[in-house]
Amino acid sequence: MYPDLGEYFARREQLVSEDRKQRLDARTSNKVVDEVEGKADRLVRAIRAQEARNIWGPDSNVEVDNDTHLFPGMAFLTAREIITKTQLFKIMSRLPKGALLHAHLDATVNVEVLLRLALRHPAIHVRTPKVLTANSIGSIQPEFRALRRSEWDSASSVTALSYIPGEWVPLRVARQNFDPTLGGPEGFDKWLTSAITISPAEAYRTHNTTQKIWQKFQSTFHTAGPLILYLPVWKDYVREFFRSSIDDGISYLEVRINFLHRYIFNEAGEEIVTHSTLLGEYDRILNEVKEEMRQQGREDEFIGSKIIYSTIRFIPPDELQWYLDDCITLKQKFPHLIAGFDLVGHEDALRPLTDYLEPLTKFVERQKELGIEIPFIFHAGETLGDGTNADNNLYDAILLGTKRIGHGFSLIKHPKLMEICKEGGIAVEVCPISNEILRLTSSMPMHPLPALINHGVPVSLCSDDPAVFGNMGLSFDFFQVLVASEVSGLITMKELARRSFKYSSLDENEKQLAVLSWDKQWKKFLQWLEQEYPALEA
Ligand SMILES: O=c1[nH]cnc2c1ncn2[C@@H]1O[C@H](CO)[C@@H](O)[C@H]1O
Repeated sequence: MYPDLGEYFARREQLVSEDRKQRLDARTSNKVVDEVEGKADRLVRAIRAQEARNIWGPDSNVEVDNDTHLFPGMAFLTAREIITKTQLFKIMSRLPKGALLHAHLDATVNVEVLLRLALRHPAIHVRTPKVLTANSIGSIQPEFRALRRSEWDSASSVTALSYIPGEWVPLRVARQNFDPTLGGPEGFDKWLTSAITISPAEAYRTHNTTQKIWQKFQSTFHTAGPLILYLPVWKDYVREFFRSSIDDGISYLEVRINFLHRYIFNEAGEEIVTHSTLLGEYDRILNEVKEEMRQQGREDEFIGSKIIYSTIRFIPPDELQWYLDDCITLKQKFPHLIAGFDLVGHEDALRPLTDYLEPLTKFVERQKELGIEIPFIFHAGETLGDGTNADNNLYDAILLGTKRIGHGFSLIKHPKLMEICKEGGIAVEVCPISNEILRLTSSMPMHPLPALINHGVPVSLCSDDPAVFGNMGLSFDFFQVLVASEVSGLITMKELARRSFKYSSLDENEKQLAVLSWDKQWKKFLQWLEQEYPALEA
């Protein structure tokens, strides 16, 4: 068939090149990869190859227990500490990431910071349904609430034998008086952390179905919610979200805010703060942070932020109307902030989009009458199902005109839908670490992301719930994607970051400016890379 192996290899090369034509590296958005970029790409490949052997592979001297098998792109929570020590992670931390288009606000600020913010306020209290002991600490979660002054309680510890279950203890006092045999104040912090984050044991052993891990996942929001939904904390939380994202190299944030609760608590512990007040505060803090950046000469590092109005898929369809009206009111008041509408929550267990067709289509009509535009930006297909309600949500999201798709994990089972996304520029907000922890995939090499990008489906890389999963910023998600391929390299990461603005809700002019600013960041990044790794010059 091939008398001459030379001919075989020529054909092989041609086939590989045709196959790779669709990949992001082959479709770079600013025409050609220049020399500096080419060099940087080779450098990163060399470091990746080295670490594949020395850290993740046969020559590894990283100490792990007997059950742990190291490999690039392995289970994130097991690998996290190791990842933070790699050169590749150092490089990904420096990479300008572009826009973050899928994150839930109430899971974006890390636990230590949230606790520090909450501890400033004497109104915040904690209680438990039982006295906390060495036996019960593993199964009892804290309940938090901001109380009115008249309700402030004087109980002094949830770990004292004299504690009357259900009594409120001031947060600071409860922490201070936490039983030394349970670790004292640090033990308190650990207890809180385990309630509002997912541990490796939960993700990979005990909560071994999507149903079980979602139960734990939901309970993290349930527990942390009252700390965040207290206006004085909420304001600091938002500011922290902006600042920490900027520090990670993210320059634009399109965040989902869950507006399920119609009111949140004010400083005095009254549940009367409206969504409109919240957005007013959001706007003010956003402008303050932008000003801060301008004053530091860093305005290129932060373009701004918009909000995707969200509520949860367990709302009865007739109640959705209230949220849709609320969303329209907010859009009219803050047209520059509201970028879209979404329904969130565990798709496998909750209502399918078809339950809401009537209010959703009316919502579209109403916008036409009012001359406003609030695109749907739906979560859909965040599932292992094939033909289940959650999987079928993809059809409805597309029929309803979704601007992007949140997760779209099951999209690769639908060739026609992939074609539509490709042709219509419907980007998929892919959250690889989230998918792994919520048990849709056991590691990065099994994730459908490469299938999507190699077929030319627009993709943006996202973190989803970094405070719960520990993937703060976007560096970890970029790392996991980069480390798990032999073909995709720095140029792929560049394309993912640079294109993210294109799929955002910025207007055309803003997008152009955002990309210009990003290009400056990219240049600086390349310079840093050259200075940092002179010896490794490829
Ligand atoms: O990955 C996700 N898919 C769907 N819903 C989510 C995901 N992450 C968080 N939430 C939803 O957002 C709410 C907090 O704002 C959570 O209650 C959760 O239901």
